[in-house]
Amino acid sequence: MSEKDHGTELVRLQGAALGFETGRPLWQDLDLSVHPGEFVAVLGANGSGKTTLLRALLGLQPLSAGTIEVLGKSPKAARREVGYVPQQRRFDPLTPVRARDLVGYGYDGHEWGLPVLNRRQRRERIDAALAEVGATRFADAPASRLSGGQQQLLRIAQALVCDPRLLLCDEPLLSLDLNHQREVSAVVDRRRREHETGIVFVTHEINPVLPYVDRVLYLAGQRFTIGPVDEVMTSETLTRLYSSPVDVLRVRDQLVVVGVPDHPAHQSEPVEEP
Ligand SMILES: Nc1ncnc2c1ncn2[C@@H]1O[C@H](COP(=O)(O)OP(=O)(O)OP(=O)(O)O)[C@@H](O)[C@H]1O
Repeated sequence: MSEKDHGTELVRLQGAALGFETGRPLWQDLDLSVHPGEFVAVLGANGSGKTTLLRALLGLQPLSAGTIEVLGKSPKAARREVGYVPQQRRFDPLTPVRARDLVGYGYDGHEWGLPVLNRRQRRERIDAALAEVGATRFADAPASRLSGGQQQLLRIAQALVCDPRLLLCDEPLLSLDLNHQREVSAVVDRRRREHETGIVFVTHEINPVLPYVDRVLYLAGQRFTIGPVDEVMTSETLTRLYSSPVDVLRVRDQLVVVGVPDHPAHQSEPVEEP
């Protein structure tokens, strides 16, 4: 997405670094903007700091350097306008909670900052969120009896019930089969197209979101690169990022990445944008 004026940015990180007392920064000198309706995928090896980035955007993790703004304010101040789909756990098989109750918890969790709704209005919001993700047909089923894909759609409905301007998703495709990966990805894409919601989508698997992604932020061993898919997901860019030979092959409409090292070299300087 081309440059837009700062007033429209949903996320603005400048010179951002994040590390814990014991170690080197996970990433540093990170400049990232996310605009309304933009779909940004965040990729990288285990431990490269993807979840930590989302936690910073939620105001749960302070930066070690640089600045962060969400919706033009501090992440904590913006929290009630931000939807979050945490990394998935299967629901406890003993829980009797129905699908629609789970979505309701998403509303109640934000209620302190939202206009108080009467029961009918609250129910309408929940129904709308269930419909938005295609979950109406199992709205009254116990959540724990639903498939992994259906449970994931509910988590997204839970994050959408408060009509967020920014949606943060932490590996929502994990352990889903290809059809469910596509279904979940398409729901998120429709959300950003119809409501101009900005999307930050952490994923290990780029292929299900390939048709939708505007830009990729790729984190690796304290370094990162950011840009459109065709610029980031190339042998040349990933080889430079990892300082080790990586091949990116296009097979039919899928990308296959070969040769990513288990432990990327730890270097301190950011890679220039491709
Ligand atoms: N509160 C914390 N204190 C110290 N270290 C932490 C803390 N939170 C996370 N870390 C470490 O920071 C690193 C990055 O964690 P993070 O969960 O952001 O990685 P990730 O890229 O999301 O990994 P994965 O793909 O495995 O989910 C890990 O080594 C983790 O152990």
